[in-house]
Amino acid sequence: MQAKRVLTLAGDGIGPEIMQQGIRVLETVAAKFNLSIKMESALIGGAAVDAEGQPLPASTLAAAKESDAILLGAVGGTQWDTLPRPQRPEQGLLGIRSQLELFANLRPALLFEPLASASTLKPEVVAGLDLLIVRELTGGIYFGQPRGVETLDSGEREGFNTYRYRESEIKRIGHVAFQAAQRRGKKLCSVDKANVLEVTGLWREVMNELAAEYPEVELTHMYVDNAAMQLVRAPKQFDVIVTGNMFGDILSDEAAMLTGSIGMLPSASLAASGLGMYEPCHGSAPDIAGQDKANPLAMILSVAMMLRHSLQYPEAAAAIEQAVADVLTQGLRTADIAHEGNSIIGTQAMGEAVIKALN
Ligand SMILES: NC(=O)C1=CN([C@@H]2O[C@H](COP(=O)(O)OP(=O)(O)OC[C@H]3O[C@@H](n4cnc5c(N)ncnc54)[C@H](O)[C@@H]3O)[C@@H](O)[C@H]2O)C=CC1
Ligand SMILES: CC(C)CC(=O)C(=O)O
Ligand SMILES: [Mg+2]
Repeated sequence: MQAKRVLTLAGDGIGPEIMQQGIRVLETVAAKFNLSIKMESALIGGAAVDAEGQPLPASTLAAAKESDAILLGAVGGTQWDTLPRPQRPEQGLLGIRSQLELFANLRPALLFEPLASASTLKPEVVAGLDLLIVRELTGGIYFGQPRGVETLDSGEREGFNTYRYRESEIKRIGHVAFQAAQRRGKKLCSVDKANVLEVTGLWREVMNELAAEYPEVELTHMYVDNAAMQLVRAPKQFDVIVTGNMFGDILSDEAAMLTGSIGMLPSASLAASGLGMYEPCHGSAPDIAGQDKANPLAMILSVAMMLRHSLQYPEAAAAIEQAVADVLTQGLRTADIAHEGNSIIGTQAMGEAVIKALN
């Protein structure tokens, strides 16, 4: 059988530290389940800016297109924040998402039972939480044209971005979300700001039209401000949430805290072709980079999502998820998920603990 090709893009900040643990876990399951996986690495983000003067080198994009799946750490850091915008690390990430048409971003917020007390919310509010945010990833205000900053006749500067969605873009993410709801609890909540923004009024209309094709799924709508509030008031009311690029970005960081930490939330970004990129939902965490403090579990759980969604190795994926559950049951915690009485371990030790639980 031909080896499955995985491209690893470690990126910046804590990216390389967590990627190292993700790769070790992938190597461990590959050996355990006799999987044929070939890994290759490439540059993205600030690391690519430093080496090649641009955040998404053509060689990285070409390697990504030839892969069966991509693993990404994180990009960004203050040292690149003053560069012209097209040269900044974040543009590398936005660029690869857009160039590979990774329009469907799945962000599952699942509470591992031993972490109920790690959440800043009361344990009874989050116990049993299992929700999925389906975020549109290649459209909306992050990609709207025109964009820029202009100086008006008055001398005052004006910044502008445009919030656009085509009907076809809404439809394709809608189908992904309805189908996810069909496989899960059959409840889909579409989050918009249809009371103010025309573009999300169209979003709501299209979701309503699609609902006829999925009669077994209960579709509801919620304004994004209410959704932000409901996520901390009663998060278990949600099964699947579908929303646009920016609202999904914000709500998924909020949902991460229900699970104990942003360091627990993995993600899959999928194209219609089946190609997928897998990355933790968090960023490069410059405040803890290089200190062996980062929680590698979101990265490791992203490896599991990759094995399930792109490589079709569901047993290996389940084994990783079980190993993560086991280390948490053993009381092992990085600082971000530690609670009173826990002893704290570092990034590498957490990776090693997952590997030990797998063996
Ligand atoms: N997907 C990506 O590559 C993303 C990149 N960024 C970039 O990352 C940089 C930092 O952005 P921030 O807004 O600070 O977001 P961030 O997610 O990097 O960090 C927010 C907070 O969460 C903590 N944190 C994040 N991941 C953690 C982990 N695995 N374990 C423990 N603690 C963790 C950080 O220490 C920090 O206190 C910026 O340059 C930003 O543009 C931000 C979000 C996503
Ligand atoms: C840095 C942004 C481009 C991405 C982001 O915050 C995210 O995808 O969660
Ligand atoms: Mg984000």
